[in-house]
This record gives sequence, C-alpha cells and structure tokens, in this order.
Amino acid sequence: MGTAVAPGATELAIETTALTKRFGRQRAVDAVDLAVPRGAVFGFLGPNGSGKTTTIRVLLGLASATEGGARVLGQEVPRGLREVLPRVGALVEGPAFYPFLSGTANLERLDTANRYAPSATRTERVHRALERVGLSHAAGKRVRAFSLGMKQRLGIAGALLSPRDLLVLDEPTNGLDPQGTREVRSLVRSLAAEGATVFVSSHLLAEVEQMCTHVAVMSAGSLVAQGSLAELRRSGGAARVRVRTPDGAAAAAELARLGLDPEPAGDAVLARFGGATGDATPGPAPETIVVALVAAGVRVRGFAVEEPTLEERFVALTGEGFDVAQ
Ligand SMILES: Nc1ncnc2c1ncn2[C@@H]1O[C@H](COP(=O)(O)OP(=O)(O)OP(=O)(O)O)[C@@H](O)[C@H]1O
Repeated sequence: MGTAVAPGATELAIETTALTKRFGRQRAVDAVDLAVPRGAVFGFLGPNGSGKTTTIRVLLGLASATEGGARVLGQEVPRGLREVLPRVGALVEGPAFYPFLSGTANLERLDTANRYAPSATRTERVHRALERVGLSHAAGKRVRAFSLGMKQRLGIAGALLSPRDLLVLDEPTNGLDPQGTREVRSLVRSLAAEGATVFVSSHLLAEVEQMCTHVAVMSAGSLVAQGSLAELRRSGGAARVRVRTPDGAAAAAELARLGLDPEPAGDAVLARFGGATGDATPGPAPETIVVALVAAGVRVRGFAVEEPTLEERFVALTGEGFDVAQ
C-alpha cells in the first residue's frame, strides 16, 4: 500500500493536516500542520502543556484526533498504523518496565512481543541495544534499582531493538544527568546519520539547538513556527552590533548618524542593523561602522556583530521563556 501515496508525500516522515485534539472545550492541539522531512532530526519544542505529548500520542495511535489528519511514513493514521508501527520506534511518557526483572530480561520480553522479530537473534539484538545506550554494565540489574536516567535509556534501547525508519522520542533527556544528556544527544545524532528520521520533543531550547536540523514550536496547542534551524535563525530579525566603549554618548551619536538605532547597554552601545523595526534595509557594513566610530573619536574597546539567538526568537513567538538550563 506504500506505493499508493503521491510521490511528493513520501518525502515527509510525518505530516499532519489541521490536526486537532480537544479535551472537552480545551484545544490541546489546535489545527497543527506539521511537516517532518525524512532524514531530519526534528525538534518538537514548546513549554510544558503546549500539546507536544498529545500530538505524539495521536501520531502513534495512542489517542484519536478530534479533527484533521496525520500521515506517518506515508501511511494515514490510524488506518495504516498496523503496517507502519513496526518501522517506528517510540519512547513516550516514561516506558513501563517490570521492576523485578533485569534490564536484559525486560528488553527480551519487549522483543518477544514484536512478532516481526526473529527469536534466534533475540539475545544479540538485546545485547546490541543495551550497548548502544551505554547500559551494558547494568544489564543484569533489576530495573527497580535503575535511576530515572537509566530507565530512560532502557526505554530508548527498547525503541532501538529493531531497525527503525522513524524514532519518536518524547522528552528523551528527562531525568538524565548532564553526562546522560550528552550521551542521548550523540545517540540521536548517530541514529540520524544512519538514515533514520528522529522526531524528538523537548522543552529545552538549548538541547534542540544542539541536536536538531529542524524545529517546530508549539504554544498553547498551536504551531507557531516550523522550519530548518537555519531558516528559523534567518527569520529572527536583524543582527545587531555591540560596541564596547567608554564614550557611550559619542558612539550612540555616530551610530544614529549612520542610520542605526542605538541603545545603551552597560559599558556598551547596542544597535540593530536595518533600523528599529528590523526591516530588510541593509545597513552599513560592520567595517564601515568601525571606521566611522574611530574617525569620530570614539575609543572602541570591543566590537561584535551578534545574530539574534533562537531563544530571543522563540520567546517572541510564544511569549514565554524556555528553560535553557541543562
Ligand atoms: N487525557 C487528557 N485529558 C484532559 N486533558 C488533557 C489530557 N491530556 C492532556 N491534556 C491537556 O492538554 C494540554 C496539552 O498537554 P500535553 O501533555 O500534550 O502537553 P506537552 O506539551 O506535552 O506538555 P508536557 O511537556 O508537560 O508533557 C494540557 O493542558 C493538558 O492538561
């Protein structure tokens, strides 16, 4: 049936059309149009409660949409799920394990439940998955003795038991220490390098920025931005210059004369390229600005051109701050 989709549609690993999920009167997911290109590491970003988990649950058939549609690996959801789920590895809302069984025994049970997984190669598969997430040393321990981070990694190992075209990871670094976070990040990158599409939700902007090629931003159930990281950075408005100087007033006057829009910032003066509205009018080149400042007698201690950060961009879009701490 995979060939029944239009060729263009298969370029997307996940596609939703006006996807809506209501709980009573609340629109947890409101007319969301997601387009996740194949091969992307796609960060699904948004503050707590913005609708990420609900979207993921609908994509995996764990909840039904109120309106709108979704396709996963070219198949309509939920109709095509039976066919598509063996190709999808998922980690959603802290996986459930048997606490009195070891990590290895838990993964073996999971693998047994997959009717496409040959039993002859089970031990090897489980061993490799544990190795992949750095849990080999703890494989024999009972899961009740695992830390939250270890359970999280065991969940990812479960998603990796079979080769997958798509991995859906809901907040995979929740509860991980910095070392565990780094490991998951590099794991995600290596999975993508092997050709899988990775769809990963997070409320941590810094994390998404470090491991993703694409981002979608949710705010109160709506998708407020979507695209490659490079595209989103470009749409972030004008860059600015930061001039560190003891001659703030003179610097501001000269920057204003050049058509920039200076504002004092401690021992520096900031000025946006393209004027106060951040429009596309090209401003003077940075080197022209330095020459003009020096010619005007401004003592320049430091000069930097700063791109708007993604955080500034997303805070502007969602009206909320992101937790950027690791
Ligand atoms: N089963 C449910 N019944 C009622 N309301 C729900 C249900 N599941 C989610 N919601 C509500 O839908 C909204 C979106 O929740 P969701 O879990 O999708 O957000 P999220 O972005 O994943 O947040 P988090 O990072 O906290 O998991 C929230 O207001 C939540 O309370």
